[in-house]
Amino acid sequence: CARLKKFLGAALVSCTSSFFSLCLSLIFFQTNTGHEFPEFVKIVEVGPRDGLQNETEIVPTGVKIQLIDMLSGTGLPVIEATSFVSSKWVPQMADHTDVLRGIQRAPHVRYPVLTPNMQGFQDAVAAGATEVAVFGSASETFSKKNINCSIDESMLRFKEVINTAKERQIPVRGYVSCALGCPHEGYIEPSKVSEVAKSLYELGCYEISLGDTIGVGTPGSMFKMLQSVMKEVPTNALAVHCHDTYGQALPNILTALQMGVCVVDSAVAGLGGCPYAQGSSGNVSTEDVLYMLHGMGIETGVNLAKVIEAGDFICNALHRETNSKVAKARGRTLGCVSVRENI
Ligand SMILES: CC(C)(COP(=O)([O-])OP(=O)([O-])OC[C@H]1O[C@@H](n2cnc3c(N)ncnc32)[C@H](O)[C@@H]1OP(=O)([O-])[O-])[C@@H](O)C(=O)NCCC(=O)NCCSC(=O)C[C@@](C)(O)CC(=O)[O-]
Repeated sequence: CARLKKFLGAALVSCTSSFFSLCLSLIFFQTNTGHEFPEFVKIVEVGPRDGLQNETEIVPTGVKIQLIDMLSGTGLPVIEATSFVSSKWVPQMADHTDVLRGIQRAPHVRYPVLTPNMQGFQDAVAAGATEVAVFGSASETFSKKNINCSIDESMLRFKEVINTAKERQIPVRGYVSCALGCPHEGYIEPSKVSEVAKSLYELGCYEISLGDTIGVGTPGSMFKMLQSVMKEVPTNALAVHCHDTYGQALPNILTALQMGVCVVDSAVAGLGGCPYAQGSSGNVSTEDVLYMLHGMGIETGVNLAKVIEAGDFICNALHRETNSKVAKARGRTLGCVSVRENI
């Protein structure tokens, strides 16, 4: 009986201390994150660019245009339309000019395009681009493989693009790839990510999108990386761009939201992958992000049902199943559509 009392006493002490450490870590997490979710999140739809660039079969230009036009009617505020990169490097984006000229621009939607250098910028402007994005990396090896130059060289190219864009009052977004890991170098120091993000911000990018290019991040690494970046770039100028390779995209996004980030990149039907990041799967699907945000009472201004329709369209065109869990669930439970459409 004495032994039992001693055992129960020890167990009580251990349970109490575990309980207290759980409470402490929650308090720590809440204090550090603010633990308040934003009321509104801006969704940047990257499906037509990031989603399609990795497709091996060339997608007809008309299909790309129809996809963008369908997305334009969903309430999405930003749709990344295409990229002005070398067609030798990314053949899928060779029709960038026709795509940009062919779409019906909706009045309240912005259509940025990727421009890695001055040639891309000039071609984009000639095709009618009114917003562009430069894309750098926190990994030296990835930078060389993706845009054929070092990080320092890329900053010189971006400086020229950004300065010319400023003269023409064209807003420039900046990407930092490999923010949570690199397919070649593995772990990337958060300080390297913040250094590149700071450089892009100081050069004049209005928003910095932090890319988990190969989807290896977890809420822990997202937290540490954002903590570091937030010392250098204001939180309201940050976006997260998560790929879902390890199924961590939604928890990573939730972590970012808890830390005050209000801009999320996603791709309809979870399309995507980077041609220079082998093994990376698609972007987090726009449908799944919307379902989570709307379920939390966070506004986006985007109509989930219409995004699902656009997802059905592109999946049919690509002869492929959607990567969106929400779209799949909705497909299986058509009887509940009216309930789901209210979410
Ligand atoms: C950046 C370059 C062009 C440098 O490529 P390069 O070969 O170093 O360029 P160069 O300046 O030495 O020129 C060589 C040739 O390329 C041409 N060229 C030069 N620039 C352009 C241009 N803009 N558009 C079309 N052609 C161009 C140029 O005219 C010349 O043509 P040639 O005389 O041999 O006929 C090349 O490396 C490239 O196109 N890379 C693209 C890579 C890419 O698109 N990757 C995917 C996007 S990034 C991504 O997906 C990640 C992200 C953003 O989603 C975030 C995340 O998830 O992490």
